[in-house]
Amino acid sequence: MAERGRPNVLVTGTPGVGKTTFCDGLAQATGLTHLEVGKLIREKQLYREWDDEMDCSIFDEELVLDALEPLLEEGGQIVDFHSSGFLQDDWFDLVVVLRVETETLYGRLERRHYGEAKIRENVEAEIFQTCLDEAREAFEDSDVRIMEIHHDTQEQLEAGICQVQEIRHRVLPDVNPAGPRADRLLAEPGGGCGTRRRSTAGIRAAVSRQSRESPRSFNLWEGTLLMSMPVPRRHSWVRLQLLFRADPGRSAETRVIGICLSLP
Ligand SMILES: Nc1ncnc2c1ncn2[C@@H]1O[C@H](COP(=O)(O)OP(=O)(O)OP(=O)(O)O)[C@@H](O)[C@H]1O
Repeated sequence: MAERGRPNVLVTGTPGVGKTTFCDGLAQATGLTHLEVGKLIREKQLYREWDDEMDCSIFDEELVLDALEPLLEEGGQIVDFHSSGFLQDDWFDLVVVLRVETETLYGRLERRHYGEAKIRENVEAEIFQTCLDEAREAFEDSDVRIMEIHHDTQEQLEAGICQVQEIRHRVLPDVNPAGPRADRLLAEPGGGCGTRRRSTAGIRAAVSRQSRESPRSFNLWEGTLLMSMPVPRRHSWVRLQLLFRADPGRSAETRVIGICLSLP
């Protein structure tokens, strides 16, 4: 696959761990696209068999791979699927495996009115960390990072998205086009996800202070950094997009020339 301009993130885990919920939140925070492989399989009928006992299709790996390849080529996708063993490791830049407590999963699947056999199979898969082991095996020969995120509560959802954002700044291609100087910017107080909590008013004040800076044009390099910051007590976060440019006259300096703030 050709070099991607933007990252692809794989989010996997047992059915019911909250992949859809997590991917929707992550897509909102990052601007990446949530790609539900289960939906793709249904819509494009990428299966050849039906499992009566589990009441689900048995997908065809080759058909799914053929359908996914062109979609992942340019990057920018959050791929949501419970199975990872058949996927190509070089399609992804980061893997997230969601985990939940047994009682949490049992309750969620019961609320979906799944049959006893289907609930038991999924709960056992979670207990034996089948999805985590599958991902570890699938990506063992690559240097793709695998993050295990616990996902029982709303707080864990928000913290998990923040964790991914933080990693994303460090390891994924579209957020660090300028190399070490961008890292330095992120290392400043309040510059990384979760490194410093600010009130909404505090963020607005920072934004207006920054936006009064008159943009200066340099042509050596420039780029964009995306980050999310938690808003205390609101169980929410804001998305900040920093536009930065280097001052070629002062090689160690990075100037933020614009900030775009969006509330989810
Ligand atoms: N972090 C969370 N805290 C509380 N409830 C959650 C959390 N994540 C998901 N849920 C709830 O759990 C249920 C299952 O979530 P979701 O549909 O996202 O799981 P899934 O892993 O995508 O399932 P499937 O693989 O079957 O599509 C939903 O009712 C959702 O609202």
